[in-house]
Amino acid sequence: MNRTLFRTRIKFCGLTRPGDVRLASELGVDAIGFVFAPKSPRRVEAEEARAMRHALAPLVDAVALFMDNPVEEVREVIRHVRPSLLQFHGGEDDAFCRGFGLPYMKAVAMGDPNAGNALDLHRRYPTASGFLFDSHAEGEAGGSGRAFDWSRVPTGMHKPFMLAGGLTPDNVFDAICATLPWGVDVSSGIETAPGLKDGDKMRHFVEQVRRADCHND
Ligand SMILES: O=C(O)c1ccccc1N[C@@H]1O[C@H](COP(=O)(O)O)[C@@H](O)[C@H]1O
Repeated sequence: MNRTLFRTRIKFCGLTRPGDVRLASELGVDAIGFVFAPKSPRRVEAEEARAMRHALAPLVDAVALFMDNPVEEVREVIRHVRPSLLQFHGGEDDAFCRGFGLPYMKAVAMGDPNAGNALDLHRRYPTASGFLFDSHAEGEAGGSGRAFDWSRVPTGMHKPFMLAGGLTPDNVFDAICATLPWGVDVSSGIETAPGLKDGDKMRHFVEQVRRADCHND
């Protein structure tokens, strides 16, 4: 892909407070994520996410994150929150993910030594809008703050991919230069505690992504 004029997309995930949603919008992030994965310390209920969605500025996407949630629960979230994109972190297959009539992104567990190659991922998830490479092992939750070896990002990806897992303001510049992702997704690296985002870290993260974009021109 020609990177001239390219802008790495930024997603802040696991927000639980309207003030953090407002600041994320002001900092110019492209999307924010609400976590509905069971047992996540960042999990919010559909009603809470709906209220936070009202704090979101126009042209900023709301992403709903699931991990093997029952179909009824996914439907309920969609009805309340109206996300523009779904993100699946569990063992969901393509039929499940596309069944809600919304674009979706499939997370790939890079902590698994057999994480799929590009061909395999495109074949298993033909209707995915994109993929998200995260550090967890298959069946484990994300949001661990742990990075993986970026050289393992599959080559030959035809669809956009996001890089995630242990990104911080201090390493995101190197991560982008190493993998040239469509976007980056961060949760722990901009927090003081799970679900509580830190304004300075959020700002610093965005600055470092912009710096990488200038560097890669
Ligand atoms: O954030 C969570 O609690 C979570 C739970 C279950 C699946 C995914 C989860 N978060 C996603 O994990 C990655 C990386 O997070 P981190 O930056 O390493 O903390 C990111 O995509 C989160 O959205």
